[in-house]
Amino acid sequence: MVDDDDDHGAPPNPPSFPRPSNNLVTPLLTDLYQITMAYAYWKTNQHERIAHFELFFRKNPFGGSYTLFAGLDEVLKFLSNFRFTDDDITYLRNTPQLSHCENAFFDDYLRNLDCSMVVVHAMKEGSMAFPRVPLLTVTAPLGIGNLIETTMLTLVNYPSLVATNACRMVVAARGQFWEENAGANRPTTRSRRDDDAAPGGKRNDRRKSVQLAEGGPSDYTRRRPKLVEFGLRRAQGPDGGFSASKYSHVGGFHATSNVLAGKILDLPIAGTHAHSFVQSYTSLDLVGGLTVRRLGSGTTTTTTTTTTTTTTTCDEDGGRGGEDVVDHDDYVHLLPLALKYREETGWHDTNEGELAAFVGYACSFPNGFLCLIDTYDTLQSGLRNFVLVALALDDLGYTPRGIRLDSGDLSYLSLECEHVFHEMADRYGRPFFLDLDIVASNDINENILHSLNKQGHAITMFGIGTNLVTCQSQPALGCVYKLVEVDGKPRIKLSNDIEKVLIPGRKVAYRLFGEAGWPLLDLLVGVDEADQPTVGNRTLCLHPFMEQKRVAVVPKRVVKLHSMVFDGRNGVVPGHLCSLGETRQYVNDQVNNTRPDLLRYVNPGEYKVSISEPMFRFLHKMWHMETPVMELR
Ligand SMILES: Nc1ncnc2c1ncn2[C@@H]1O[C@H](COP(=O)(O)OP(=O)(O)OP(=O)(O)O)[C@@H](O)[C@H]1O
Ligand SMILES: O=P(O)(O)OC[C@H]1O[C@H](OP(=O)(O)OP(=O)(O)O)[C@H](O)[C@@H]1O
Ligand SMILES: O=C(O)c1cccnc1
Ligand SMILES: [Mg+2]
Repeated sequence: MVDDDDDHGAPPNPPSFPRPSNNLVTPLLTDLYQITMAYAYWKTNQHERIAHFELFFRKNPFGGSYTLFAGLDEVLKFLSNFRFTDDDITYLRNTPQLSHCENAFFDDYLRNLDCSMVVVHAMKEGSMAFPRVPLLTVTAPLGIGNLIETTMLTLVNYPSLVATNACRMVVAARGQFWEENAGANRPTTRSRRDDDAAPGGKRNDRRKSVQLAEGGPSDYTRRRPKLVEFGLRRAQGPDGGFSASKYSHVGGFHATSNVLAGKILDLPIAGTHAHSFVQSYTSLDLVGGLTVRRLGSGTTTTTTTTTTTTTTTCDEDGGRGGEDVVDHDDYVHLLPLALKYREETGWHDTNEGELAAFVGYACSFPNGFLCLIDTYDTLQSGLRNFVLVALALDDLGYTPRGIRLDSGDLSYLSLECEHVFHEMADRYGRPFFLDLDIVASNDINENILHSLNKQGHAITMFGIGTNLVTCQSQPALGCVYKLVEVDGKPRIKLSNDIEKVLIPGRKVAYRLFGEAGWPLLDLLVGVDEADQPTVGNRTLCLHPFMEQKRVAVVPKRVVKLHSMVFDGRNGVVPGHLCSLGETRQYVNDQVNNTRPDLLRYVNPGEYKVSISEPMFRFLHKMWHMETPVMELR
């Protein structure tokens, strides 16, 4: 039996079908040659011949063995809204390249063109995809099928690339079973926060001492780090930034610092503060009058300080209270409390501007107190100032959140910070110190994540910008859009580069699963072939170009990879415009059910993409027929 979720007979899309997220995504967002070809097809009366195109890539990015398919949501919105405006047509007919074109091309053809003759089959958004297996296919008249090429590619290439990059980083930081609700094999012991233990992390006494000198893994229980996207400032413009926030969430990032992405896409947003905030405070005088409202009974308050003045005040949510709302018994000056702990600890040399900044931030966000501690000296000043203010806040009933490190040796510093937090937890009997977040940022990439794992670290959250959004180690995915059939006749494209030879004709793509439950290979079979793979039946699977490379598979499960997602006149087939959360979950499910060697960072295993024997014979016959015999003299 084959799992096939094709859904036919869909009702038409409502007129209010969502528009592409980016207003630039219109029929003119294309390369000129798509429009010149459209004219030539129209002029030579070829534009209505039915063609079949495949959108696929030839090589996985980042030296990896898989690619996540993303961007289908925007493709569907683009196709649903495809229409040249009058303005577009006026522009086109006045360009030097098209000004000689017949009026009817503009007035009869382009003006009335939409995607009502376009049918798209696609993999489910978020699918793990492999070279040469189409992410989507388009069946359409040559004219429109050709016109949508560039836009479709730009809508799929970067989203798939950045989702894949994100997923690789998440796997590097959190391991294969990266989501909280991952199924089998996940650790069972949970820390006091909602998250699970780090891969390989010990789950015994949290307070065992840590061997900092060796730099190896400590005995503390660790949470799996979460990843937050920080890339907007470094992205390739606003669309790059927005798309990165969107599709890194699909790839497993937990939150973004991009506020607009949070608003439009309903993503969790997160953030700390910058060095400039710390630099701007120069003296303790700036914060001497700040108070925080003491939370009700049951706090661990150790001071009886009460307010005597009514300067700037903040409530527990960080809002400012005016003079008339201040209850003097409930509001407490924070600085003296912190200074009391400075006395007790003997940490007299910490930077006072930094201490002032932390007091100011604590008064503004008493429930979200997380400080960047590396502005002056991470261990001698920032960490200590944080501890002082954190103790003071805890006295008033608030739970401090943690610290951020943005420079230096992130392994060493995070372990040192963790060690001090455990010392403080013991010394002052304050359990909150054991649950603090240690956020790390600063040019982090996948390689550094793996290296940090090897060295050992105590980071609970990574903020990643530049390397995530620019996909620095491979800035483009090479998806192409190729014609494989016209008028029902297969077409081939040859190349000196064997990787670029096109497998002709319409195909059905299957994923064959083995006994272990995970996918064994993908198989492309001609659409008209009598033998399609079925569960329990031996199927011969050949390498497309090397006949000797072949395997026989008796699949335990067979999944047809494509289903109809856009149905010409009826538009988007219901159920295929998934929410980001659904797509993210689907990515997670597949990562959890993938052969572990495919996820390996160094020399990952290769996933087989095969073709059927009849398809192999046909490909090579056509290759032979279309290759002229070179004459040597
Ligand atoms: N323990 C570690 N192992 C591997 N790489 C690390 C480790 N700690 C930090 N890094 C990385 O090393 C690089 C350090 O970069 P760089 O020397 O420019 O920064 P820095 O001097 O620490 O800070 P800055 O210049 O921003 O003040 C960053 O990419 C960082 O993520
Ligand atoms: O390092 P990324 O992965 O790109 O993450 C984003 C960076 O942006 C912020 O500072 P910014 O880099 O603007 O200034 P800084 O380097 O001087 O801290 C932040 O502190 C990170 O370092
Ligand atoms: O919130 C942060 O800490 C942040 C956000 C973007 C870039 N760098 C840091
Ligand atoms: Mg930086």
